[in-house]
Amino acid sequence: MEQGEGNLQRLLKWASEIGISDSTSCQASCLGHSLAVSFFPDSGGRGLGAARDLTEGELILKVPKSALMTSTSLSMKDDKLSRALNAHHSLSPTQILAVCLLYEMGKGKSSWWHPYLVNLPHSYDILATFGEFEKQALQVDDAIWAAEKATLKAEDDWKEANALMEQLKLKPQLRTFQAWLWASATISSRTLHIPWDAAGCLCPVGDLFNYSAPGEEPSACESMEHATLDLVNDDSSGTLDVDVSDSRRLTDGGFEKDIDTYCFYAKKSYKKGEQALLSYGTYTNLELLEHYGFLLNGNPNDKVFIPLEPEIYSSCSWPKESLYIHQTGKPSFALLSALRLWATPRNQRRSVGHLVYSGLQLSIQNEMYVMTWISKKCNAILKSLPTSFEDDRLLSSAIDKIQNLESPLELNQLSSTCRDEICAFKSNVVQKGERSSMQSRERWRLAVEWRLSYKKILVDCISYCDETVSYLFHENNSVQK
Ligand SMILES: C[S@@+](CC[C@H](N)C(=O)[O-])C[C@H]1O[C@@H](n2cnc3c(N)ncnc32)[C@H](O)[C@@H]1O
Repeated sequence: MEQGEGNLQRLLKWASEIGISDSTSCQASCLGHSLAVSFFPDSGGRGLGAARDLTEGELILKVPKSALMTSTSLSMKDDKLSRALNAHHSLSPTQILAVCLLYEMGKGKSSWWHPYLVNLPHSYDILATFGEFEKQALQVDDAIWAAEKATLKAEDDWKEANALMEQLKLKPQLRTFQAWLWASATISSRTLHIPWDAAGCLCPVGDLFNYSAPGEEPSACESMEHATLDLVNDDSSGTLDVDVSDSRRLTDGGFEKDIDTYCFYAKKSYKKGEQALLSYGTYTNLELLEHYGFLLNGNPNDKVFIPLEPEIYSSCSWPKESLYIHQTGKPSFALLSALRLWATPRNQRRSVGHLVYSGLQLSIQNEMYVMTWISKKCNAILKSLPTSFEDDRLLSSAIDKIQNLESPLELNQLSSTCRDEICAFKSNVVQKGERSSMQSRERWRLAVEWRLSYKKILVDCISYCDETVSYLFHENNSVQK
């Protein structure tokens, strides 16, 4: 802990020496005027808190271009790296940055970036790092598939980059798949968008901001078109992209070409001590897990896609991605419209198209049919999964209590499937050391929390649809009386 604090102090001292500043009034660059590194156990752990009351829209951190770590800034200072990179043009910008990062790590204390590098997390929990047990614990095919794809992609990227790593004579431990996962997770979860490199940049101090979902807090600027920060994930790397096309004040941050500086603005007003957060982008919980290795309880951007009959897709012109259930449990506008149209006899669909696309109910019967259909569908999905919503709720609180793997747990309330899962976890980690078993437990906990949030959306959707059906039923009866 003390060593960690010493490292952090060295990082902050180094950062102010290289021009990173959270003050507009200090002549020289300084840190501690607006922000202070703190620990926020419930929202991201280490993060940046307000060192004083901050006002929405205020500039709170500036990081000059010279302090941003990119493959260009690294190779500029290193001829060997620069020559090697020139021979490997087929690698993607993200692969190149991963190799550069590992190469820089290999320099140890002699690296100019050492104060920054020693403060990077030692391990990550992004989907690509999930083992077979944790992947299966996600239970939902789409999520298991996303995790498998993420690992396969990381493996392919690593194999392709091997020749460059060999050419650079990276130490064997930096050439392993584990080291590659670490480097790619660092890039996926910490880079910020810059216009000149699709891999993004690593931004000392700026990468200590934890995440809050866009739209979580009301902002004076939110009603302005494009005025809130719109961080878009432009590829699978999780790099953050800022829509800077609008000249009005952004409330979060972005690279400002005129001053060659990455600037961060308070996205809302903060009281001293409160955590200052950044909106990395609009992500579902599965995407957060994939790119950042965490998920949000009650993420307003979470959604569930339910499998639909091919005819539903073909009878409407909504894109597939718009047909989902909101985090609140309500079907999306497009999903409702598509189902209302599909539930209409074919020969009448053309005549009701304009009503459907305006989001109007077609008739009480049509609406009741659609709501009942969704409710049944959600029920069928829930039933097809190995554990119930209630099981997962109990399991998710039990996981934290499995401190000592040998100690008997009070498992009475858990279903036999959950008890089996706990046993499988124990035998899965029994071969591993203490550290690996803690990592496995954390990833397992994330998988269980993810499936719990998925099931909660379905459970809420069933309640919403059933309540709507019962309301419509009474309405229909009173119309008929
Ligand atoms: C850019 S870093 C933020 C700083 C990070 N907490 C640290 O200690 O270096 C992003 C990572 O922080 C964590 N994180 C950020 N926001 C979070 C949140 N709201 N809840 C949980 N973890 C969060 C995740 O591990 C994520 O990958």
